[in-house]
Parts: sequence; structure tokens; C-alpha cells
Amino acid sequence: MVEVSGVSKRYGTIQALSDVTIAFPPGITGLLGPNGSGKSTLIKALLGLARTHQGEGQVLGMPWPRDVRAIRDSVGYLPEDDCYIAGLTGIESVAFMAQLSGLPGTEGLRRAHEIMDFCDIGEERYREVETYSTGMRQKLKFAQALVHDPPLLILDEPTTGLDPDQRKAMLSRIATLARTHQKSIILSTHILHDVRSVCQQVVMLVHGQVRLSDSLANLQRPSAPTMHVTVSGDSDALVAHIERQGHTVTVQRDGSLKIEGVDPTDTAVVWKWAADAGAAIRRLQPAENSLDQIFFDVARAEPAAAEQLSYGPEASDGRS
Ligand SMILES: Nc1ncnc2c1ncn2[C@@H]1O[C@H](COP(=O)(O)OP(=O)(O)OP(=O)(O)O)[C@@H](O)[C@H]1O
Repeated sequence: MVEVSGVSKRYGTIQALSDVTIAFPPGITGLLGPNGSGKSTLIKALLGLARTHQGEGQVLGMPWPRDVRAIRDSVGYLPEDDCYIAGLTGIESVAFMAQLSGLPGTEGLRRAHEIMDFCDIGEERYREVETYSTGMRQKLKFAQALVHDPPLLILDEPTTGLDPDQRKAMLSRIATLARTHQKSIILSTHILHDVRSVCQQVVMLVHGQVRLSDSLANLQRPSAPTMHVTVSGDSDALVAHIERQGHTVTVQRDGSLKIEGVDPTDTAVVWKWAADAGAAIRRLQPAENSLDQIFFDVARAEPAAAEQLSYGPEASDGRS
């Protein structure tokens, strides 16, 4: 969907992007990075809203940066900052965006209602937008980005300021758009939980440079076959028994075990070891690498950057 190479951008003495070469495939890609890492600048560069000093590529098959105007017509953009025209109601705002995108008045209004229903904006659509709460404003920006039915959506921090229920609903809408409506989505965030929830790919920027670009499936796959086992009660006897078989066992923060060198299809051997050691297995599954740990390691070169990533359920529920 998007492929650019050698993109650099400076604001005065600040190097916001440094020789960024990146591809965003179809599906949902998380654009991750701590504050100031260049996420918004990359997005603005792709849309021609920030002039780049170097770089070229294509967006939706159109040459970039040469055809940024045509590119903008085909992209739905949810900016990080508030963007509304005071005095307009919600429905007028979204219908106005539809008209700016070339939809005739009646069709634009019909489409605005349809998309506001999808975004769960009820009677509030008839209120002036400056009276909206933060959550409502996020939904309004989302509706404005979607109203012209673009194939590519670029969402800059769409869940910022949302309470847990609203965040869940927003992520669910994003997943539906990709799954049911075949939209490709670039989701910029510093919230790892959002990336884990809906993304298939992840790109990570730190200090304006690409530090990671891969599918989540690849990142989560351990380099060696590994089983993840949770037992009831004390696991010491089981750990000792498995180590005597020549396998490395790592005890996780939540007391569960990762056993290296066991093929995930060969569960029988783990059941036998548990029986030998008198241990009761509560849960047995192929192990996955912890995304939190991967992202933390990537950002760790800059301790301040690692601190700014927001983790979430994976970290707190003890899985790793
Ligand atoms: N208009 C501007 N003028 C000067 N410096 C800017 C401007 N916009 C961004 N920067 C700087 O460029 C760098 C990258 O900023 P950018 O907003 O792209 O990062 P970000 O990853 O989107 O951060 P955040 O998560 O806080 O939104 C930062 O050092 C920022 O201060």
C-alpha cells in the first residue's frame, strides 16, 4: 500500500526523520514509537503536509511525493490534534468533509449519517462540535476520516483520551474496517496494547529512524520451539525433572514455565514429565515471545524512550 525510501525531514536543527525506508503492506500496521520519535512527521510527510528534504516512493500505486494531492484524495486521515469548525454540528462537520471529498450534497449527508451510526454517534450528532467531550471528538475525527470511503486510513493516536470501554469500541471498529471492508490502516500509537489487539504488522520508530519492521506473528514466534506450561502449586520438582532431561526451563514472573526444545506438537512428552514429577498441568500451549519485551529492548538504547511506551494487559497479567 505504501513504500517509501530514504525519507528525511528536519525542523531547523531537529532531525525528525532520518533516511526512513519502510513499506506498509495491506492490513493493519502499528506505527509505534515514543513521544517525538517522528510518527506524526512521517504521516504528515506521506500526505504532503510536511515537506521532506529527501525520499521517494509510492502510496496506493501513486508516485510519492509527486502526486500527494491525488494521494490525499484516497486516504482517510485522523490527525492527532483537534480538527473541527466551531459552530457546526457533528453531522454538518462530517457532511462538509464528504462534500469536500467530492460527494454531492444529498449523498454526502446520507453517507455522513451512515458513518456516524457506525461510529456510534447518536443524538449528539445534532450538537455543536465545540460542546463535544474528548471521546466524542475522537469519534468525530474518525467519522470525518472515513466518510469518503478511502481504501487507506491513517490514524494518528485514535485512542488517546478514551476510557477503557471507548478504547475497546474504537479498536473493534478499526478491526472491522480491515476485516470486513478490506481497508488498509496505519495506526500510529505509543500504546502497545492497541498494537497487540488489532495489528498484523508493526513498524517502530525511535529518534526518527526505523528500528523494527515485521509481522507480529514473526516477532512472537520463538527462535527455538518452546512450550509454555502453567502448573497448579509448586513447580520445583517438575523444573528439576525437565532439566534432568536436558531442556532449559525458564520460570516466568507469574510462575509459569517456558520449556525450550520441545516441539509444540509433542505435548505427550510434557504430560509424561508432569506425571513423573507429580505435577498438575493447568495450561499447556506453544510459547510466544513477549511483544512488550521486544519493544522495550528495541527502545532500551534510549531509556527515556522505553519509559514512554505504554504497556497494558500483557505486562500486568504476568504473561511473557
Ligand atoms: N512543526 C514542528 N516544528 C519543530 N519541530 C517539530 C515540529 N513538529 C515536530 N517537531 C519535532 O520533530 C520530532 C518528531 O516529532 P513528531 O511529532 O513527528 O513525533 P511523534 O512520534 O509523533 O511524537 P508524539 O507521540 O508525541 O506525537 C520531535 O522532536 C518534535 O519536537
